[in-house]
Amino acid sequence: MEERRVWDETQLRKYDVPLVYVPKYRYDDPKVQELISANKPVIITGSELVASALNWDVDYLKEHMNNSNCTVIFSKNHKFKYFDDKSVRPDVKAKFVPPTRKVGMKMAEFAKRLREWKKGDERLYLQQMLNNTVGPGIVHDFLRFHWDWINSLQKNMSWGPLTSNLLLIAMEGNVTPCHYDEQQNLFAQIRGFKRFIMFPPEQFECLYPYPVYHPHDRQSQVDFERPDYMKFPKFKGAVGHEAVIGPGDVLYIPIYWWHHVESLMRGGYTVSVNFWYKAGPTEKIEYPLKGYQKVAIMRNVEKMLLEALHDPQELGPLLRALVLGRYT
Ligand SMILES: O=C(O)C(=O)C[C@H](CCCc1ccccc1)C(=O)O
Ligand SMILES: [Zn+2]
Repeated sequence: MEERRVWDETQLRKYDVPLVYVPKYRYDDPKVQELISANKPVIITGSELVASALNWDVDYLKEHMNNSNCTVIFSKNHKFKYFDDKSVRPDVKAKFVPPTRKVGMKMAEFAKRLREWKKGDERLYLQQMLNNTVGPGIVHDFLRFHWDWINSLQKNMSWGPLTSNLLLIAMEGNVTPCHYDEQQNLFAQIRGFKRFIMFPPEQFECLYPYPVYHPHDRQSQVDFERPDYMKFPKFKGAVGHEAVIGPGDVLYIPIYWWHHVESLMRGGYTVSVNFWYKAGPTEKIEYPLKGYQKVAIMRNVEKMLLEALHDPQELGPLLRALVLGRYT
């Protein structure tokens, strides 16, 4: 029978970044646990992890989510660059211009705005933590996730506790720009197709994260659509790992790995649920240190220096004085 064309390359945004493919294996293939324990990304098929949610579309969700508000992000363009301005200092927050705005909204209203959306309108992205207030129908589906598979994985990998599940409903073409998280992530795709471009923590120097104290902490400063090679010359050396996932697929996003995420253009809205786990306890430290351990050390140095110097403007000059002519 003719191969069902589900998506094609014209639905992927074009970036000036060389890409290699993320491998794909069935959930019971030993390669899956081998790659996850090596903190390498892998697409996992056939897990049935969220089989009980494969019917989650906005009409079903608005019927079964009780009338609690969901967090919906509005953006004037297709990019939804995450920021956290709660934890930043008043002087830093005063200078910061948020690129998006957050609104609380019922699922029914979100569904209506999705249907009625016209070119030129602000784009929407629903990002809501799944908790017990989302309503009995959803909780019922949630309880029927394939927990024994994912719990055994969590145990075998000696990960920490499951911290949260984020329900993500994105308009086609939405982009979450490149960032890293400090948690292990099993990302389950329910509706539509999502494309990930991921980079190992070792490519830290190619992706130029914002300062730790900035609201865009953990996000890359590089605009993938218009890279500023003068400011970020090493971005030329970045090599991405690409994965496109569809309904029923689960993508393992290793802790500290950078990831750019997009919902395929002209693919309809997408529905996903992620599973974030705290890192496991670090057993014996082995040398040389791994890339992600150096990232964690750099984060601590930045935080300690900010604490000690107090004025963020003094961090650069002090670090330059420490390094230039002495360690370079
Ligand atoms: O699952 C992940 O880690 C992703 O990045 C998925 C991403 C949306 C995440 C938004 C976000 C990023 C950081 C903190 C809180 C929320 C997408 O699918 O567009
Ligand atoms: Zn993320």
